[in-house]
Amino acid sequence: MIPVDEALDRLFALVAPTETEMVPLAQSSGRVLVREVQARRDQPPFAASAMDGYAVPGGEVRPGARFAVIGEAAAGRRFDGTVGPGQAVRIFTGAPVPEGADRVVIQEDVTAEGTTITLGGNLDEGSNIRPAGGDFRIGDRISAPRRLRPQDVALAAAMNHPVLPVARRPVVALISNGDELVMPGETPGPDQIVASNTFGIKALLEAEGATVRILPAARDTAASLRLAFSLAASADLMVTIGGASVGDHDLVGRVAGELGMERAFYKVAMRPGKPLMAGRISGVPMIGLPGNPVSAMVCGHVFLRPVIRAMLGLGAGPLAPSQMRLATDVAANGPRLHYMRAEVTDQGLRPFASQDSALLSVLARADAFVIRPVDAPAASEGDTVPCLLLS
Ligand SMILES: Nc1nc2c(c(=O)[nH]1)N[C@H]1C(S)=C(S)[C@@H](COP(=O)(O)OP(=O)(O)OC[C@H]3O[C@@H](n4cnc5c(N)ncnc54)[C@H](O)[C@@H]3O)O[C@H]1N2
Ligand code: MOO
Repeated sequence: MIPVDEALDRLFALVAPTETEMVPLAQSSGRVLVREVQARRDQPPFAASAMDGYAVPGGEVRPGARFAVIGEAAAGRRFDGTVGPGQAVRIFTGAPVPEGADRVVIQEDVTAEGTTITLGGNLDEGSNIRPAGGDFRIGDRISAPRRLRPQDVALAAAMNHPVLPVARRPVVALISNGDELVMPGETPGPDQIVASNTFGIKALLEAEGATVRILPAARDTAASLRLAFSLAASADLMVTIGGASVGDHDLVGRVAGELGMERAFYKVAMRPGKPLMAGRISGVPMIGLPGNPVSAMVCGHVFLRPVIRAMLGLGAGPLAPSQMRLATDVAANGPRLHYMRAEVTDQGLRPFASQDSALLSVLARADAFVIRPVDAPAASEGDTVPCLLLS
């Protein structure tokens, strides 16, 4: 058994970042930007009105002052002339401010009669003008690597980038195995169960940015598993579920070995998830998850998510833990790092009474994994402990 940190390091050593591809801006949300992009223009490209009102020479603004309105400036259609003394231009939000004007008086502070305006007695202080380049200037950057959020996409659009360089989504082949498994919606036999991990792990991988291919579930025979591995050979990463332990029908390690797997490790000092394995088969990284549903999902959060992030060029590191108070006492921990399923309450983290690694209903109610380090002493209500928040 190796510690969790070391297992993660060995996983990072197995994988490499995918290559870069260009995607249309409209499809870039959630993708990982791999090279910084620079603004191709200033924003705003001209001094722009921030309000609907009248552009005037600022020095003449005082309560009761009168101006002759000589034209109009709208967003997308500037006023070409110059504003002289005693003159104003009707202006709307986003319009270029005409030459000669350096203040916009909002229309609520003005009385208009024909082509004359009179300023009210209670004028606001600001110029109501956004300076050219006030948002960003040519050459300003969106740094990389970063996962593009909607606000990043909006900024890249304003910087005039129709396509963006992003990391290709890693393709993950998912191999479930076990004679007991049927797919959701099928009619299970008396000794069968419905495959669940397969879909939970697929969802988890896709949420991180991978493309997932679910291969037909392998039977508990070496031939069936060999076939599944051969179908997975073109993927960037193979992930098996189940068959990782020591039983007579747990064939993943044996078949992978026969196929020449260079093993990176087998068994991690964690709970749940101990029988995790990893290596490389014919050059393709392989991660073998334990079959117990909660074990597979915990390993998904602790290992698969950081691995996909590394493949997307986001760097090699664990998920960042949060620190929260315990709402209840917890017992001392043993020799395996424990990820306790817990809910987040107003009083803090409350681990569930049952931590059995088969209970998906408990996992689905969990908001967090409380992280109990190897040999951690008992902790009390109110103590601050590390945890992984689940979204
Ligand atoms: N003698 C020992 N027995 C076990 C040990 C051990 O150290 N010594 N470890 C236990 C631990 S810990 C775990 S975790 C499990 C892992 O076993 P496997 O990876 O070999 O998983 P399976 O035996 O194939 O399945 C376990 C359990 O999970 C169900 N399963 C499997 N795949 C799926 C799926 N895709 N969807 C839903 N459920 C699935 C399967 O039916 C079993 O109930 O081993 C312990 N045993
Ligand atoms: O490690 Mo197993 O994953 O405890 O159930």
